[in-house]
Amino acid sequence: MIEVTNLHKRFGAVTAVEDVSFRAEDGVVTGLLGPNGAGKTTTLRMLYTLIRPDRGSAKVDGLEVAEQPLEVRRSIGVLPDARGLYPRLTAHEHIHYAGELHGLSGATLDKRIGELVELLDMKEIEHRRTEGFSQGERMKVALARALVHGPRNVLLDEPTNGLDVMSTRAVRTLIRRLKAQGHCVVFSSHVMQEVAALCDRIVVVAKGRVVADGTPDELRTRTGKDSLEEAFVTVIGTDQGLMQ
Ligand SMILES: Nc1ncnc2c1ncn2[C@@H]1O[C@H](COP(=O)(O)OP(=O)(O)OP(=O)(O)O)[C@@H](O)[C@H]1O
Repeated sequence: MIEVTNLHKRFGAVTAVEDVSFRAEDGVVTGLLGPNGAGKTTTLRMLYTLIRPDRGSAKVDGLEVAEQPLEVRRSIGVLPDARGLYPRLTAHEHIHYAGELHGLSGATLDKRIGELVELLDMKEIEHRRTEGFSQGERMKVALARALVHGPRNVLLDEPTNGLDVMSTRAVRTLIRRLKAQGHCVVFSSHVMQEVAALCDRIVVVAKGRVVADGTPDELRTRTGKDSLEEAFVTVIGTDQGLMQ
């Protein structure tokens, strides 16, 4: 479970995240939706311990990220905004390496890699070096790497960005499966259709602030709009940057 309370982050004169609070429960897909520059990546980066909040609290399974970063890292799987693969390593080697960093080895690790290769339909690319991989192939490797240790909490930064229809479907299926298994899944997106298709709970952010938070039904009721799309536009005040 993830709990964010009054989180703040500034970069010089830019306030990237201002007073952001939300909860992401286990077995629930929580979407961070907002236009470019809203503060989604910065919020996720604080959650996965890459940068420290200036103020406020972010807890993963009750552990404060700024105080117990190592423990937090064990219980999260992260798909960062920069997918960063090593061109000389194969897809298999990437997942294997990530597994070893999380203390997995031998038959347990081999079995886990086999499951992920199956799940993400990576058989054909498993033993190829990642140099020259397409966006979708890179995404699959990065996702498998994020999930190798079976983390309870999964943080995905724009997981379907740049993917074709088939790869998007594969990622959506994976997210639904993680939810069914009881994981806490948080993903960010600037595409409202993406969030509408997958999320049980939606946290809408704009200019570093949470402007709405609730289930799709709650958002519709609160704004008096029938469609989720109109509800989003109403809370953000514009549809700029939210359509694909
Ligand atoms: N390291 C940094 N240095 C300076 N400014 C930053 C830094 N990281 C983020 N920002 C600024 O903070 C604001 C929020 O950025 P962030 O990347 O969190 O937004 P986002 O919602 O993830 O946007 P996008 O959908 O474009 O990825 C932006 O104005 C951005 O320019």
